[in-house]
Amino acid sequence: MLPQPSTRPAGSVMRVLNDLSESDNNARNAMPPPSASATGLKRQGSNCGLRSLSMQVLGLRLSVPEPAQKRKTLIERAGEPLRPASSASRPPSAASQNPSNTSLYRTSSNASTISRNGSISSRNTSNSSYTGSLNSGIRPPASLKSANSTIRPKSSYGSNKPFGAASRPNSIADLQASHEANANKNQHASPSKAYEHVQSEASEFRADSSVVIQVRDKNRDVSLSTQLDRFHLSDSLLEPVELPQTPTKCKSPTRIPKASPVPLATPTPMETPRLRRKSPTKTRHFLTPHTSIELPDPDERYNDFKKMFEDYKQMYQDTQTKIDSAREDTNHYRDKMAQLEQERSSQTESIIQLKSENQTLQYQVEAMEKSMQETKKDHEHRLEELRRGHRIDLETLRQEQRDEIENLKNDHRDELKLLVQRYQQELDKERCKKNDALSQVSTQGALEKQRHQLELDRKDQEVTTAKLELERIEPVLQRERQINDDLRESLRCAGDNASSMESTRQGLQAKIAYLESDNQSQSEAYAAMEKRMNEAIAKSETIEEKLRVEEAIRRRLHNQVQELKGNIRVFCRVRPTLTVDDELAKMKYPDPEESTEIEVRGLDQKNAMGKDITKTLPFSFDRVFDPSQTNDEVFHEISQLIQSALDGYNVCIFAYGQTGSGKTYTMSSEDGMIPRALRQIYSTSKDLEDRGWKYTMEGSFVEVYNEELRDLLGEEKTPKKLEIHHDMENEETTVTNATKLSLDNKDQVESLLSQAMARRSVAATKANEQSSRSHSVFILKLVGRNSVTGKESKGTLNLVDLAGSERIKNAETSGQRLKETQSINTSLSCLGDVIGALGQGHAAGADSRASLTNNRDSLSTAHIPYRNSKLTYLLQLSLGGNCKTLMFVMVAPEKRCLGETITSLKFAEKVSRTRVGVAKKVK
Ligand SMILES: Nc1ncnc2c1ncn2[C@@H]1O[C@H](COP(=O)(O)OP(=O)(O)OP(=O)(O)O)[C@@H](O)[C@H]1O
Repeated sequence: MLPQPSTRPAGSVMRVLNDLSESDNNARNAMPPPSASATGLKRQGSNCGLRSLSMQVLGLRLSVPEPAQKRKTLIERAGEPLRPASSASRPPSAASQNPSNTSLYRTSSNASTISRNGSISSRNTSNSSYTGSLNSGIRPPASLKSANSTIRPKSSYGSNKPFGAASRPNSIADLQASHEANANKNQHASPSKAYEHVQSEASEFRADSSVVIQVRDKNRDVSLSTQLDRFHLSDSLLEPVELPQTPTKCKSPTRIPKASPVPLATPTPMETPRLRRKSPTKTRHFLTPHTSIELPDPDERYNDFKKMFEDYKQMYQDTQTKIDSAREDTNHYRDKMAQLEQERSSQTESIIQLKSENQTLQYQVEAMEKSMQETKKDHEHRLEELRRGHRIDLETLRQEQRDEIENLKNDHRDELKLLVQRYQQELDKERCKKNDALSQVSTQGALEKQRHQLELDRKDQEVTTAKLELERIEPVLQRERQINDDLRESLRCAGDNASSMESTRQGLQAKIAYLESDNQSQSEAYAAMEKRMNEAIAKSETIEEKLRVEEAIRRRLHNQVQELKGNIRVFCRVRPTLTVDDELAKMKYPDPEESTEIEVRGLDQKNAMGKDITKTLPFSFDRVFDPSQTNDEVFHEISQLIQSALDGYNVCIFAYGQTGSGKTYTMSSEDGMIPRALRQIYSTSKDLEDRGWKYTMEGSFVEVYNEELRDLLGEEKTPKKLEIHHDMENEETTVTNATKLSLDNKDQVESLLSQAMARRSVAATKANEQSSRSHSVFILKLVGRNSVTGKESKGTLNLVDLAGSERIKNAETSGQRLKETQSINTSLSCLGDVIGALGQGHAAGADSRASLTNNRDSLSTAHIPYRNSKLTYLLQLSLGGNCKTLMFVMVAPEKRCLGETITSLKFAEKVSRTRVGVAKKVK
């Protein structure tokens, strides 16, 4: 028999059933899926049973007010403390494993939902199903949970609120704990924050408690215990339900069995066999005739319900206790709030008061500051006045002090003057006295000294006499001693020889007798010897005289030889090449024995036909030195000329040639002509000393630079102006202000030369890195006196290193170098003119008088342009007819110098052909 539908409004029941079915459908519990065969039926049966039970419970729930349960979020749930799985207070866990219990839980939840609006119901449904699905293993029994949910106050803050969590039975305690914790936590915070926090907490609590209070107020007259007391299980519930014969679908409301006879819980599949085991004889009841679900044992169910009821009752009481405590808490918080409010108002008042006090104090401080400023200004002003007054006082005092000091000083000065005068007078007096005494003493002293001196002199004389006597006596004594020794020796010898002497005496006596007979002849022999000796002395004197005559003859003959060689002789010297890369000009030396010729192949020339018509130019000189010959060999040839200077002739040796051709090397290098000449003169003069000649040598070294004379031995910093003077009477040239050094030894000669060379004007030119840019002239005056014959000789040796001849276009010079080159070329051209004029004058003289000895006079008549340059003017007396001149023409062997070489050789040949007459001794 199918149970009749309930008298309840069908709509609400249907809504509940729909909720149930939806909830069931939406449930995500961990219930194991039913077997394929039984799932459908069991499920249907279960659902139908649940619905009946729901309806029963609904009646209860509808009468029990319960707060709306807020659906918890996952996060909120995560924040909940885990309930112990094996809670002793927890009701039997069958429900947790039993889908029917789950249904019950859901049903109760839904029942509460029904008492509220429909929108919340769906939330709660899902919440329940979610809870069941998630926490099926650890959740408290659905009934307990449902009961908890009934007293849970609604919180607008969700699970964070103390009453928010339905699963937390100790929510009020939690709240208190939370408040205490917050209070503790805020103890360290600022009072204002703490106050705000407490206020917010209180407001929240008020809101929550109001809900509870409201809930409680609503149900004040409907006591749950009364309701529970009223709630009892009718025996009809325990009666078996007749199962319908034909299966009906649960979803159809018409087929739902009546609520009252339906058992409160649907047995789980697991319970079913147990129930069967316990009461195998009991009739089985089914929800529908078609379901195969076996109904549980009513006794057991009754017990369950009873137990559940007890639980609910207990829970209610607990809840009641908690509500009371919550109320107490509320009252406590309210008091606290009031207290805090009071405190706040008092604090505010005190703050306002303090602010006003602060304002007043600020005003006072400002006023004080102002008064202080004024006082400060006043003080400063007074201080300034005081300072001014002090300054004036101080100044006055100072002035007074100064005046006083000045007066004191004047007084002191006057006193001092007086004192000085007095003391000066006393001093003068004293000095006069002392002077008198001193003069007396000094006179006495002088006399005494004189006396002593005389005494001393006398004593000295005596000493000297004694010394002389001693010296005189000493050798005499020595001699006497020697004589004495000799005499003793003689005596001894005489004693020894006495007998022999006696025999000798006898023999002598016999001889005397014989000699007495030959005395006349011995006297004659002595006289002959004396005569021979006198004859030898006379002969020696005659020979000496002859020697002197021979010396004079040698000098004359030497001079004649030099004259025969020509008064201007030209030597040609070809220097060796300096680099291996340079192409050499073709030069030949056709007479190697005589060495007087040189052939130079001229500049390349071609005729109109292109045929080579280059000429070979022959030159002839007094001597030609090839590149292999050394300075030693060269000097050997000129040494006789140096001798001429010692013999009293003017000798001039100069080197001419293009720049870089070897002039300085030949003349002034360490083993050049100048040092060699000096050495020879020095040694020869020493040799001549044996023949009565004593020489004095005086040297000076000048250079002609840009037509100016410079002293190479003088002070470099303060050069003096040099001037040339010719003493025509004595045929002597003097350079005024030039330093003259007397050469007494060889070392002086060396230092003189090195000093002069260091001072010489040199510069780098295209052809020579150390090119001489001046003509250097070394003048050595030699004066000799023969102490035997009383003869004198005066000779001058001029050694000239000319500056290099160079064509301006080849020199590639400019500025100062160009000016130098122009000056050099001008002076060299003048030299050529002078030599040419000398040659012409000699030729004229030779024609007129045909005599070599008299052409000096003829030269004097001809005009020689000596004054055209400083060089020729300086060498005037060394280039004339009475001097011996030697010119070196220096030749560079390189082909690039060929043009200059040929020019130089042509000039030298011209000079070589010049005959300027006979040199004469200087007077
Ligand atoms: N016979 C020689 N043997 C070796 N080297 C020589 C000889 N003659 C000249 N020289 C070298 O040639 C170079 C040029 O010589 P030097 O300076 O004497 O020329 P210079 O004619 O005096 O030139 P300048 O007129 O420009 O002064 C020097 O380095 C010198 O040492």
